[in-house]
This record gives sequence, C-alpha cells and structure tokens, in this order.
Amino acid sequence: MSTPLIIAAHGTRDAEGEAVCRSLAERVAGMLPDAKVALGFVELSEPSIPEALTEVLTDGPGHRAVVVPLMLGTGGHVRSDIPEFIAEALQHVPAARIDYAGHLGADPRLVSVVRDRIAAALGDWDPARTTLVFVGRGALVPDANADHVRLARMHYEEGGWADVEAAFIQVTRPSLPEALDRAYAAGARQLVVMGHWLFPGRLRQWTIEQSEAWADAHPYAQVRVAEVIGDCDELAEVVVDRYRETLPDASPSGSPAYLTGLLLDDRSVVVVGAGRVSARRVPRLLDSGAKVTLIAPEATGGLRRLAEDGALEWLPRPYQEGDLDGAWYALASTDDPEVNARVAADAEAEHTFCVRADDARRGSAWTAASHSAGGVSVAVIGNREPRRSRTVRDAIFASQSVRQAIFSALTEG
Ligand SMILES: C[C@@]1(CC(=O)O)C2=NC(=C\c3[nH]c(c(CCC(=O)O)c3CC(=O)O)Cc3[nH]c(c(CC(=O)O)c3CCC(=O)O)/C=C3\N/C(=C\2)[C@@H](CCC(=O)O)[C@]3(C)CC(=O)O)/[C@H]1CCC(=O)O
Ligand SMILES: NC(=O)c1ccc[n+]([C@@H]2O[C@H](COP(=O)([O-])OP(=O)(O)OC[C@H]3O[C@@H](n4cnc5c(N)ncnc54)[C@H](O)[C@@H]3O)[C@@H](O)[C@H]2O)c1
Repeated sequence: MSTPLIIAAHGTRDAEGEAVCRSLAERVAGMLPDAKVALGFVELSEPSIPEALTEVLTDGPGHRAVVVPLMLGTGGHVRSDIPEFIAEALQHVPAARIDYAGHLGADPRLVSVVRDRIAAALGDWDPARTTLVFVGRGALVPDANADHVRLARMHYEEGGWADVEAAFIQVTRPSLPEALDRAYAAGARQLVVMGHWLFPGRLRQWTIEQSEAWADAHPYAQVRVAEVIGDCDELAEVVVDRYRETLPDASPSGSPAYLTGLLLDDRSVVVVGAGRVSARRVPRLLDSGAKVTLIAPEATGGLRRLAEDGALEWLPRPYQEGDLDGAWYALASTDDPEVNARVAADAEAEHTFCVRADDARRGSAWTAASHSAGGVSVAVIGNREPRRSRTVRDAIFASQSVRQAIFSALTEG
C-alpha cells in the first residue's frame, strides 16, 4: 500500500461544483490504485482537511500522508490555511509524517486545457479580432496576482488574440467589469471571458452574471464565456504528479541519498577504469583538489594527457587488491562488471565510499549532476535517472530567481 493522498480542495455551496470535484478525486484514485485517496475541504464542504487527515493517519499504513492542494495559484489557502490544517492534524496524530505537495500552478497540461476551453467559447470568431479577458480569483498575496497576469500574457503570446486583459473577481483590480470597460475603450467588440476556475461554483456564477450584465449595458459588444477546467484527465495527472513529487526516491534500500559536500583537497581518490565515464568525472575531481590515482590498462586521450601533464597519477595496469589503500573515495568504472564488483567490495571493507558506474545499487555513493556558479554548488541526485537529474540541474541554473538569489547575495555581501 502506498502513502495515502489527501486532495485539499476549496469546497463550495454549489452542488454541481462539489459533484465535479468528487468525480475528479475518483479519477485520481483510479490512477493511484495502491493508495487511499480522499478529499478534504478548506471550507463549505465536508470533511474538513484535519478530519480527512486524521482518518487516514489513524487507519492508514505507516502514519504517513501526502496533501496536494487542489489550487491553481499560491494564495492564502496554499500558504497559510492548509499548512495550519496540517499542523492541526499533527496535534491529533503526533507521530505522523505529512508531506505538503506543491500547488497545481501553470502546469503545461492545465494551460492546454484552458486553451481548449477558450477555443470552445471562441467558436467561429477570429481570435485576431477578439479580446480575451482572463479572470482570476485575486489574492492578498502579490505574487499570486502577478502569476495570474503572467499567465494571461502567455495566452496573448500564444493565442493570436487582438488583445488579452487580466482581471480579478475579488480582492484586487481590475475587476471583470473594469477589464471589459478597458477592452471596450480600446475598441474591442468581440470578447471571450475565461474564468480560471477548476470547478463550477460561485466564482463561475459571478463570472457569468457580471459578463451578462456588462453585455446588456453594451449592445454593440458581444461576450462569450468559457467553461471551467472541470473534471478531466489532465487535471488528475497533475494532482498525481504533485503527489509523486513528494515521495522519497529509491536508492538501494529505498531511502534517499544523503547529500553532502566532500572537501577533497589533497585527499586520495582512486579511479578504476579510464574510459568515457571516468573521462567525464575525473576533471571535476581534479577541480575539487583531489589527488587522483587512475588505474586502467588503457586510458582515453584526455585522461592520458592529464597524466602526462602530471595532473594525476596513472597506473597503466589492471586493478589489484590493495589499490584502494588510503583512498577516501573511489570510482569503479571499468567495462568489466566483475572488476567493478571487486572494487566495490574492497571499498566496502575499507569504509571507503565508492561509486559503481555499471550497477549503482551495489555501490555506496552516487555521482550527482552538479554545477557551480558564484561560489554556490548545486548537486542533483535522482532515482537512477541521470538524464532527468541533468535536466533538473540545468533548469535550476536557467531560473532567473535562482541566479538572482545567488548573485544578489554576492553583491549584498
Ligand atoms: C548525472 C551524471 C553525473 C556524472 O556522471 O557526472 C550521472 N550519470 C550521468 C550520465 C549518464 N549515465 C548513463 C548514461 C548513458 C545513457 C543513458 O542510459 O541515459 C548517461 C548519459 C551520458 O553519458 O550522456 C548511464 C548510467 N548511469 C548509471 C548507470 C548504472 C545504474 O543506474 O545502475 C547507467 C547505465 C550503465 C549501463 O547501462 O551499463 C548510474 C548513475 N549515473 C549517475 C550520474 C548516478 C546518479 C544518477 C541520478 O541522479 O539519477 C548513478 C546512479 C551512479 C553513478 O554512476 O554515479 C551524468 C549526467 C550529468 C551531466 O551530463 O552533466
Ligand atoms: N554511471 C554512468 O553514468 C555510466 C554511463 C555510461 C556507461 N556506464 C557503465 O560504466 C562502465 C564503463 O563505461 P565506459 O563507457 O567508461 O567504458 P569504456 O569501455 O570507455 O572504458 C572502460 C575502461 O575500463 C578499463 N578496464 C577494463 N578492465 C580493467 C581492469 N581489470 N582494471 C582496471 N581497468 C580496467 C579499460 O582499460 C577502460 O579504460 C560500463 O559498464 C558502462 O555500462 C555508466
């Protein structure tokens, strides 16, 4: 049995909205046959999040649960209310572990569903002659509102619209009628209103009412209102992904690797095998100041040159017992599994951490996908999926906010 999933939904007075939410939860449950999946609501529907959590934690396996907020943005419910509900549940079941997953966000699958809903409302209209009014909830959290405006802008960039206006149904501005007025003043006479809502409910109702009232007052304009996201596979898949993202990755025992930073200056590191894998890893070891001894009958050109330059010591012969003496760290990366197994076994006996390149579960260390910039090093270890780790590392450094965090700290310092 896998860890139970609590889907933290908003809740609604609207019977249809609640039914659609429940059918979405069933769809998610169908995608996670090994896990108990239950709904908990922030308000207006039953059970509450602490009630739902307490029930699965008391009955379920291992006193663990994952909470996925069924929320598009990062407003107060995601930042404060749900964490408080989790804390409340932990008071009832103190030994429990509850992981709080990320909100749904602008996942490409959800953006694509929204695009479909908008296209259905657009019907026979030409987007180039139509203005899209993209309505969000509005929150006290500036970031959440800015995210909504960003998403509206993405629809402009990708949709071929005459124009796109972002609007908010509550809390902040422009309101929906204000955004419709702006568009009208700019010449728009065909408007599609998309309320960025998950399910039917009051927000959808207000969107329709306000759009109709505005259209009645503007006889030269036509307004079409798009449907909500609703219960669909894409939404369920994003919920399942958020759930899975919180689960620990599987090293040999199923526990995640313990990430650390080795300080290798002048410490002996033994690399057995001098092919492509070693050629990728040895330069990084040398960058870290390690004293590298390379053991292999044949070495790639690059490694040969490093040996000739005196950057490392190369012993051009097969591995033999005793080669790991004094080593702090070892790499077994020959193309012979039996040799790699011997290196790993000798390292184990010496308490030397050792990477086994051909069969990682039989080693005691893994090589991270890493990069350093501005004195900050990032190491990513995945679930024996090196390409994914590399992609995650690259995404971290491609992120503007990460670079800002690294370099603004440098200038402040
Ligand atoms: C991240 C990176 C760091 C680095 O090496 O510097 C790294 N592997 C990279 C590339 C890569 N590895 C492989 C291919 C071939 C193509 C393919 O299959 O996709 C490519 C792609 C290529 O070469 O382009 C094959 C492969 N890899 C492992 C096994 C054996 C096994 O899993 O049991 C096999 C099958 C061997 C076989 O079939 O015999 C095992 C491991 N590889 C790890 C790290 C460790 C943690 C990984 C993680 O976080 O998930 C781990 C678990 C242990 C370890 O070896 O340390 C680096 C990319 C960084 C960058 O590009 O900058
Ligand atoms: N972990 C990873 O990221 C990763 C990536 C690709 C491949 N691999 C695996 O790693 C292993 C090595 O791959 P490669 O592409 O570097 O191989 P390669 O064929 O390029 O190099 C193998 C090296 O091992 C040396 N060698 C052979 N027998 C030896 C012995 N008895 N003692 C010492 N050295 C010996 C060879 O001289 C050569 O230098 C393979 O088993 C491959 O399946 C791992």
